[in-house]
Amino acid sequence: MDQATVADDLEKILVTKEQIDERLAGMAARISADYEGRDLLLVGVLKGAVMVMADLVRALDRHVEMDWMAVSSYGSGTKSSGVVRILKDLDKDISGLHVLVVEDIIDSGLTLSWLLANLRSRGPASIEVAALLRKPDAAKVDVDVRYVGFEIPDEFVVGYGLDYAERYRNLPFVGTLAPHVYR
Ligand SMILES: O=P(O)(O)OC[C@H]1O[C@H](OP(=O)(O)OP(=O)(O)O)[C@H](O)[C@@H]1O
Ligand code: HPA
Ligand SMILES: [Mg+2]
Repeated sequence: MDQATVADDLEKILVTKEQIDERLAGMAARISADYEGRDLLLVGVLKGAVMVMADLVRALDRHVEMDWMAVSSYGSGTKSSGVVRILKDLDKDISGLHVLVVEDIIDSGLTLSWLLANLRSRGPASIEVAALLRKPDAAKVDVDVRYVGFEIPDEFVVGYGLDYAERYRNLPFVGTLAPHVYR
C-alpha cells in the first residue's frame, strides 16, 4: 500500500504534527517544574500512547524511567466495550513511586478510571495523568487529568498512535477518517 492510499482514507486533520510538538513541549515544561527534585516513573498505555510517550520523554530535560502496560477495551471496533483487560502488566512494583500515566486519548474515560483504580491499589506515592487528547464524554467519569494536550470533539480520530482496526497509528498527525473507510 502506498502513502497516497492512506491519505485518501482521511477526511480532515484535527491536530497537526506542529501543534502536537508545541503542546508536548509545554506539557513537558510543566511536568519538569511540578516534579522537580522527585524521581518520576512514566507509565505508557500500549499501544496508543507509544507516540506521545516517545515525543514527551524527548521533550523532558530530566531523568525519567518508563514502564508500559497494555490494556484493551476496544477490540477492533470504534466503541468501548467497557470491559478492560490487562494484556501486559508493569515490569516493576510502583509502591512509593511518583507515577505519571501517559495516554493518547481519553474518550469515554472508562479505560483510565479502571486503570487509575488498579494502579492506586498498588500504593504509589502519587499518581497523575498526561493525555494528548480528551473528548467531551470523559467529563462523565470522575477522573482528574492534570496534563491535557487538546480537547477535541466527539469524533472517531486516528493517527499519532490512535488506530482504526490497528491501522493509521503511524500517521504523524491526528485526523478523522472518510466515511468510505467504515463501510
Ligand atoms: O476513554 P476510553 O473510552 O476508555 O478510550 C481510550 C482508550 O482506548 C484506546 O485504547 P485501546 O483499548 O483501543 O487500545 P490501543 O491503545 O492498543 O489502541 C486509547 O488508546 C485509550 O487507551
Ligand atoms: O477516537 C478514537 N480513535 C481511536 N481509538 C480510540 N480509542 C478511544 N477513542 C478513540
Ligand atoms: Mg485503539
